[in-house]
Amino acid sequence: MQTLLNNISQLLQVRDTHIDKVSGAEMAHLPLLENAWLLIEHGLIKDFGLMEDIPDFGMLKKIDCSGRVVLPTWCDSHTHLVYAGNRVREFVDRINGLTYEEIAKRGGGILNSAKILNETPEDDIYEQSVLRLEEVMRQGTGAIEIKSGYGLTTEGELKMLRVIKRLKDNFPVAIKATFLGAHAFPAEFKSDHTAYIDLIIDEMLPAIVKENLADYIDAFLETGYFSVEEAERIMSAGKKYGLPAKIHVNQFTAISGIAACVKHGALSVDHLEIVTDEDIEVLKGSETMPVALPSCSFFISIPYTPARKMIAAGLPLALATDFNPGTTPSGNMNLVVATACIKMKMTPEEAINAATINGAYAMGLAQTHGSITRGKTASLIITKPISTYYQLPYAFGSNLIEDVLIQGELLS
Ligand SMILES: N=CN[C@@H](CCC(=O)O)C(=O)O
Ligand SMILES: [Zn+2]
Repeated sequence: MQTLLNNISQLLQVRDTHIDKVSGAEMAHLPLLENAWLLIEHGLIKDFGLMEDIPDFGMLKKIDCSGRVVLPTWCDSHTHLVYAGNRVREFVDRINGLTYEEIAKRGGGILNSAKILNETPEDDIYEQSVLRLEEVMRQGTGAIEIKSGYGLTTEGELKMLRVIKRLKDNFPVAIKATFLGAHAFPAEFKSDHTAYIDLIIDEMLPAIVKENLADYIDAFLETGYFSVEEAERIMSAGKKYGLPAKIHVNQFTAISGIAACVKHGALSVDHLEIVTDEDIEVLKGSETMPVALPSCSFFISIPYTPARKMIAAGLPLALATDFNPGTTPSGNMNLVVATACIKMKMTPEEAINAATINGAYAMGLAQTHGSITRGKTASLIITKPISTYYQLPYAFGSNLIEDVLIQGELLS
C-alpha cells in the first residue's frame, strides 16, 4: 500500500498548496527539491521532503532514485488518439507540395479519416487505440483528453465516444472525453451547414449526454470549417447540457474566434498558431487556458504559437500533442516539451509548467494532477540517470524515461 521513492536527485513541480495554473512570469518558476524523498500511499502522494529530514518509515517498498529526476506525469489536454487507419499517403502528398488545405479540398483530411472510421468496427478501433494509449503512457503521459470528431454521423460519433469510455474503464490514466461533432462538414452537408449543426445539436448531443459519454464540447473554428457564429451555436448548446467548451481556433487564420470562446467561458482555446494583439487582449484576465500544439506546427510546417509574446503579456500557456492521424501522428509529450523549448523559445521551466499543471487545468484535472502536491494522484515519471532536468528538452531524440508510475503503480 505504501511505496517510498528515495534519493531523488531533483523532485520537480513541488507545490504545497493546490494551485490550479501558472501564468506569465510565474511560468519561469519550477519549484523543486534536491536530494528528496516521496511517499506514496493508496495511489496518492502522501508526503515528501528532503533526504536529510527523512522520517524512519521502517520496512516498506522502496525505489532508489539516485541520480534520477522525478516529476509529475505529463498532462496532455488535446488529443484525437481514437481513430482508425492512418493518413500516410497525405504525408507523402505534402512532401510533394500539397498543403493541408489542398488535401482537404480533394476529400482527404478529416473526411478521409471519417470514412475509414465509419467503415471500421468498434472493437478494431478500440484495439488500435489501446496500442497508442499504451505507447503514450510509456512516454510519461498520466492524464489525457481524447476527442471524437472522425464520426461526423450520430452512430460514428457515439462509436468513438464509446471507445473512449472503454479506455477510461480499462486504463488507470485519467481520461477526459470531448465531443467534436463540429470537426468538419460531411460532403452531403457542404451547402447546408445549418442542417449539419441542427443534427449535432438536436440528435448527436442528446444521445451522447444520455449515455454520459462526454465531458467537453469542441468545434473547429476556422476559415473554411466552422464560422464564429456556427461555433457559438455549438458552444451554447454544449453549455445547456453542462459541457464546457474546448475549441480548435486560430490554427490558420485569426477571425475573432478567441473572443467568442472567451465570451462563452471556454475552458481552453487550442492551436493558436496565428495570434493577434486583439486575441491576447481578450484572453487577459479570462479563465480560458491557451493551449499550444508545437508538434502539429512541426509536422505540417505552419507557424509556432507565439509563446514569448503571450507569456510576456501575462497569459498562462499549456502544451499538448494534438495526437491525430493528419496533422500530428505522435502523442509524445517529451517531444512537445523539447519542441516548445527549441522552436518557441520557452525555457525548460516554462515548458514543464505548461505540460503539467497548466495541461491539467486545460482538461479540468488541476485538483488531482499536474504537480507534486500532498493528496494528488501519484502519477510520476522517473528519469534515467541525468545531471539536470534540462536534459529532458536538450536530448530531444532520446528516451530519458526509466519508469512511469500511474496512481502509484509501476507500468510493467
Ligand atoms: N485542425 C483540426 N483538427 C486536427 C486535425 C484533424 C485531422 O487532420 O485529422 C488538429 O487539431 O490538427
Ligand atoms: Zn486537434
